[in-house]
Amino acid sequence: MSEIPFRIAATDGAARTGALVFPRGEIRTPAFMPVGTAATVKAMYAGQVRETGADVVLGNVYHLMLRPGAERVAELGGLHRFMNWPHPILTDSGGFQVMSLSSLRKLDKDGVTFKSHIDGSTHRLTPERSVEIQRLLGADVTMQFDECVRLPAPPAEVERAMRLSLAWAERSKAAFGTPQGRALFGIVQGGDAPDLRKASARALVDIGFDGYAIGGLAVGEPQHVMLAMLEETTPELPAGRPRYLMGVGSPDDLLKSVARGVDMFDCVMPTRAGRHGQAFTRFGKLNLKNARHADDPRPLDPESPCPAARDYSRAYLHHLVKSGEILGMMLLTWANLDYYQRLMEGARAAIAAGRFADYAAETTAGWEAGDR
Ligand SMILES: Nc1nc(=O)c2cc3nc(NCCN4CCCCC4)[nH]c3cc2[nH]1
Repeated sequence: MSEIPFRIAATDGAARTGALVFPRGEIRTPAFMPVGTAATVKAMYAGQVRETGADVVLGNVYHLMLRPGAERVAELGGLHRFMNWPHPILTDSGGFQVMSLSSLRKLDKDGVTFKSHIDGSTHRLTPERSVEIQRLLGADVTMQFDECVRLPAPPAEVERAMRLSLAWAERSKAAFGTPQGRALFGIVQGGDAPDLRKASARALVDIGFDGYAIGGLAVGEPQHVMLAMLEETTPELPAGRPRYLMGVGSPDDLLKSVARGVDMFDCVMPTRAGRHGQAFTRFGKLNLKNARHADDPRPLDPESPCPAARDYSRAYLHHLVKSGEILGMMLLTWANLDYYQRLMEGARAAIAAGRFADYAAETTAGWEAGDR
């Protein structure tokens, strides 16, 4: 186990607030991690991502091994130097992206062989190679190599993938070693089966990790199933270590998952929605492509400290989005990431004040009240 301290400052029901302390800086929790798949948080420069309040960004083994290549990034000083992000980076281990992006993949008990979605070249990932790539990139948080099945799936398939992921958890940990100042997270699998979720969590805790991700969710199941699996899983995980729900989610997903003991999140939603003309606000989600914004002189939110949400009219944003202007993607990505970070900042403060349930209710009421 590494010596990455996780300080829990306060709890409120199952919700926790605190900080993970890395040599490159702290990760305040609950934390939202912007997705920086190809060594960039799309449409944002690194300092701007930091200004939104992000403490950590996510990178992907799958994309970076294909282009520009892990050894090349290492030669150039590592991912932090390469993308000019001196703060913590968490890298996903590649299995999930292989299954969702590559073609012609062959999975066996040792790993996965696949063809690149970029140029069709053949590659192989094993637990050892994934951990090595994450070392070459210089990740502060390394994810074990795992297999995630889409839902719904036959119980036997869910169990097979869960047991294979446990075997790969052991091999990932053996390959990781005990590098100073770097953390390795295990990933709980088990689909929508409570008994498999508990077995996976208990087995990972027996192996011992610096943190525990909850994987195999946000893969097509309804929100209530995801939340039910959190309720089955988080009580089996050590209270003193961070929990990371992978690939989640909407603002509503985040608040409901924080209430069930989750500390860390990542999702493409704020950045992808921004590029598609959608804005997350205190009043709910707006689609700036909609003609109803064409003459609206109001900004997204006049009370927002974020210039993208405060200093540009909806009419202008509508114009940019309809015209396919790059600035439209930039401003809406900025506004969305800022909104997600402020949502998490508010959650941290509410938990510290013992009023998280009220905070979640007030925030949800704001979304439901809609645009004033
Ligand atoms: N190593 C690993 N293991 C997982 O079980 C996993 C499970 C995941 N589940 C998601 N869901 C992403 C959902 N996302 C929502 C917004 C639109 C694009 C898809 N991402 C994931 C990433 C994952 N990574």
